[in-house]
Amino acid sequence: MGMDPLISWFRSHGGAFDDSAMGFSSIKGQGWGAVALRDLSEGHVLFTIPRDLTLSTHTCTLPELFGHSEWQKYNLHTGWAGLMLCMMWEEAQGSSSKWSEYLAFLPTAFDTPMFWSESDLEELKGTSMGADKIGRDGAENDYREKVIPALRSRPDLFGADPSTRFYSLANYHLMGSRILSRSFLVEKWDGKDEEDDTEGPDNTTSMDMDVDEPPAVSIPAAEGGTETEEEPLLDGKDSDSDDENDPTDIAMVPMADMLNARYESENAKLFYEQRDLRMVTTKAISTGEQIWNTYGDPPNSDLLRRYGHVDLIPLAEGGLGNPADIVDIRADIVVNSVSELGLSQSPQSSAERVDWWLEECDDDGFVLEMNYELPNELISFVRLLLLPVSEWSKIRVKSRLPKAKIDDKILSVAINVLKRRIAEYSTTYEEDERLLSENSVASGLSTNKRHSVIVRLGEKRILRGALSKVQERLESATSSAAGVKEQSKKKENG
Ligand SMILES: C[S@@+](CC[C@H](N)C(=O)[O-])C[C@H]1O[C@@H](n2cnc3c(N)ncnc32)[C@H](O)[C@@H]1O
Repeated sequence: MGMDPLISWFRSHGGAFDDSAMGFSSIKGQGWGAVALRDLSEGHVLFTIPRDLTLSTHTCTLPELFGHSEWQKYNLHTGWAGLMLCMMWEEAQGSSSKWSEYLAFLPTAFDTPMFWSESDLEELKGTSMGADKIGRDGAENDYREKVIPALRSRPDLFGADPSTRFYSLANYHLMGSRILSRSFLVEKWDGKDEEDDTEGPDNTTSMDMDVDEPPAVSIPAAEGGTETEEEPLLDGKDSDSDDENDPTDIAMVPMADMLNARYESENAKLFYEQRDLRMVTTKAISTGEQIWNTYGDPPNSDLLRRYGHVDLIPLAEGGLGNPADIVDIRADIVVNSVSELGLSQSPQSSAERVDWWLEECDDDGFVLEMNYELPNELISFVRLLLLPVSEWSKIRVKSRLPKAKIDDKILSVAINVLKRRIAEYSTTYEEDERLLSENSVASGLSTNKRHSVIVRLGEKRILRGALSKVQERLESATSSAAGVKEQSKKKENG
């Protein structure tokens, strides 16, 4: 199916689309992508979407028909369940839905781990993507606890046997994945900058305005600034992320969701205006180049979880990977390392300190990045576990975390921690490298397996880099200490 029907539908509902500037191509491994049809300068408006063409719980008529107080009673105003129900309902309306042509264009299958077999999920063992992050159980709970009761309460709206077809659990998961990979956080217009709307297409005021505020960059999770996994949003628990992102601002934005993204490649962005949203180029783009939005440059584990793809670009240190990759280290690995090395004051004392740490900073894990540095929080946490009892009492009274100061003991603990973390994967770095190189053309790893190997390898690259940095540091510390000893011996002797 070409894109013409979508463009016609878009225009007939008030959207403006510059087909002299932008077209769509099917791009290998990426689905559809937007491409520049001629050289474009920065600030070019590619298309404009009226706000009422976005699909959200504000624009869909279901909440009104259902009754706003009932909507709240069934808890459809928290998390994503309300929007998911709206999307299922719109699809059930067939051609009488304003969005029927749009919905027909949305993907019906995903490469995200949400839909993987158990054996494919095994491949992710050790990575930052545990089952809790995939969020399948949270979605199913919501479906049972919010959606089914709401469906049953209104046979006039949803039919007598609603859990079949349009309102099935499978369709619910599908809508969740469409939101996860394609939605935007479209905040209400706050009344600022009224003239904006009347200015021409190359209007820099609106761009300036949006530089300070988050532009309507795709995907609520990417814009939240916090790890908004699907699960907490779906089950609507009042986590911090929910406070930041009003779930009713989450919207499907036709046309804007046709743009792909790649690490630091953004050359177009969605900007908010009073009555519509505009996709504007943020750089000059040459004929034939892809037009990229940004998804917030997340690590490959997050890209895979939300969108079903990974970024592989040339790295400064050689090879291919995602420079935004990270690796999580759970605090319990650190506690176990300290005790294995016989450095903890006592098991009871460690437990006490860990509880205090959690109260003080609520972090039960640490994040390593591509710079291979030990995070300050990790150093501070190790120091906390190593402190003599008298000092521990002092900092506890002061309610201040230990300073992130490195010494040999801390380096030894860090080495143990990194080795333990590396051992959590079922394959080695070298095995993964081999899998990718052998596989690249001939031996045919499945897409899911290949993606898993890329995620694992990215994390292991960081762990290896951090380990060799820490080992070097410890070696040079020990050799310079030995040097000092040697010198003072010489002095004594002579
Ligand atoms: C917002 S949609 C973009 C439009 C999409 N390509 C389509 O055909 O509908 C996001 C999806 O596009 C694909 N995608 C985006 N950027 C990609 C990239 N750099 N590499 C591979 N796939 C990508 C992923 O499947 C992702 O879930």
